[in-house]
Amino acid sequence: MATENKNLSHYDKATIPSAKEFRFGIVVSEWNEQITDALYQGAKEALIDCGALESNIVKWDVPGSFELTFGAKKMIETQALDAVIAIGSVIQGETKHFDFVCSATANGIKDLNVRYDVPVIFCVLTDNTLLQAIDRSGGKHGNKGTEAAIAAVKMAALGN
Ligand SMILES: Nc1c(NC[C@H](O)[C@H](O)[C@H](O)CO)[nH]c(=O)[nH]c1=O
Ligand SMILES: CC(=O)[C@@H](O)COP(=O)(O)O
Repeated sequence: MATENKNLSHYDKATIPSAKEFRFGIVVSEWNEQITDALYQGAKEALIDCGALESNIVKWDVPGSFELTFGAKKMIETQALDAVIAIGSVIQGETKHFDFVCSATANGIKDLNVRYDVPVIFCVLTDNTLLQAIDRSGGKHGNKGTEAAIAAVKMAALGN
């Protein structure tokens, strides 16, 4: 289902485990900060709404989405976390750089999920335009940060 037909911010708390006992890491890219900060706010609010303690949410900033993989890896190795959310916003420019950043970031985060026993949630918008990014970070399509937080809670509880 395309985002256009789904509200990214909708969730039913009755179907989500309590996040009270979990520690979360959120690594946030500074590129397109207007977007990534909105995604972060959505994620943090949803984690707390699901019972997470604010003191159990660790936030680190990295320069760009390409650095999310290293930042998440360092978080996993040093912070004793139950899940990590990697937040970025990649917007198409004039060149093929968009393709390489998106592909490397998606594959890097996928690799972390294979290498470590800590789920890393892919909350990286890959948009053609700024408007598409705005629509998905608290705009008309909701907030992918909220969606990522719910995924993080469910994955942290997996197998419990
Ligand atoms: N153009 C965007 C970038 N580019 C920067 C890279 O992510 C990386 O920081 C740089 O190549 C140095 O390694 N990053 C985004 O997150 N969003 C963009 O639109
Ligand atoms: C995703 C990018 O790296 C991109 O925004 C950079 O813009 P450009 O392709 O015009 O150099």
